[in-house]
Amino acid sequence: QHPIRIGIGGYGNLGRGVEAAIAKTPDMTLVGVFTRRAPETVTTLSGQVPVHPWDSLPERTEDIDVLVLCGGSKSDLPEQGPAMAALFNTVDSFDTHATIPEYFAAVDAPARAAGRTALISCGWDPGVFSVNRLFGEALLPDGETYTFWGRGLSQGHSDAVRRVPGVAGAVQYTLPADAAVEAVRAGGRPELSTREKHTRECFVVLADGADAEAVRSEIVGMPHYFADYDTTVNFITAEELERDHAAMPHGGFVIRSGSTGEGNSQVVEYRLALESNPEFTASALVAYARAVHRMSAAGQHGAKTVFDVAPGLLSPRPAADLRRDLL
Ligand SMILES: NC(=O)C1=CN([C@@H]2O[C@H](COP(=O)(O)OP(=O)(O)OC[C@H]3O[C@@H](n4cnc5c(N)ncnc54)[C@H](OP(=O)(O)O)[C@@H]3O)[C@@H](O)[C@H]2O)C=CC1
Ligand SMILES: N[C@@H](C[C@H]1CC(C(=O)O)=NO1)C(=O)O
Repeated sequence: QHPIRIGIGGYGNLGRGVEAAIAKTPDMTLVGVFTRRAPETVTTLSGQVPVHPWDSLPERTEDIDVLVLCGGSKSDLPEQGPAMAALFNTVDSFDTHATIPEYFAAVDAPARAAGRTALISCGWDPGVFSVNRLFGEALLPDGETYTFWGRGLSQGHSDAVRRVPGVAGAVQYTLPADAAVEAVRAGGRPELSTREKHTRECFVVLADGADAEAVRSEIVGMPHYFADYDTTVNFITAEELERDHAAMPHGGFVIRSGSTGEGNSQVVEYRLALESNPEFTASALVAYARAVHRMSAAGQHGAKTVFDVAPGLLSPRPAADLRRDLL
């Protein structure tokens, strides 16, 4: 059957990761990259992919089976998600956890009206970590779930810092609190506040003339991203950012610590160790784009989350192969 035709909406770390991930699939083809910048200023990995202006997307609704939205969650997706769900089947990685319900509603209405499928908040957290939190809770109702990230570079938080006026460049690292991790690993079920589980460390390049203290306070007080954490902000040069902070490793784990029967301890753990956060996230977006294409064809329209996706739809392999090899 025809390859699934993918468009990339927004070309940053995630956009590059999606281009790389499609090249590793047997059943997908990349139609083009769509950017708000001048197309001639955007260089793709392969150099072979057509780059088009974002505004040309409405003309491409018949050429693209799934548009993968790679914009930032802080400012891009809240506008691009609903707008593109009216035109295409979409997948995005929206990760402002506190506002996912509102975002779901904002995407669901245009997707339903257009008879399209829009999978939101796909990636690892939210994404496959969410699915594993659900498994833990459903299988072990008597228990506690813990999620730890890092030490690593959060792209959502790095994007959010880059959007602060006066910031010319930035990255944010998330550090898990060792004492909290040890307490959970020891099988305890400690009550841990957000602030007790992680700290956040930012490295920021100031734009010329920007006020460092104004930038610092806007970052540390930022709702949903930093306000609930102990956050440090270090000011560095553009050269240091490029030299010392170009890699984007990350990782973490979800643990469900529960008990069954008369008190038998049961522990479920799902762990990621990522050399490239964006490339892993993009790999999830691409696998879920395959599922969205199939769900749309089956008439499952409107906004969806990873909880709505039957796992078999993620695989390029026929169901009979899965039954034979993976059961
Ligand atoms: N759910 C999950 O597990 C995860 C979610 N994410 C989400 O993915 C989002 C995107 O992350 P990431 O790709 O790292 O963000 P980037 O900052 O790399 O890219 C975001 C957007 O900025 C624009 N852009 C990229 N590079 C440049 C540049 N050099 N100059 C000007 N504009 C540029 C692009 O839009 P355009 O081409 O239109 O200019 C791009 O779509 C994050 O905000 C986060 O919310 C990330 C990781 C995991
Ligand atoms: N969405 C996150 C993926 C993980 C990483 C993270 C964090 O470090 O706070 N939270 O969720 C990202 O943008 O990297």
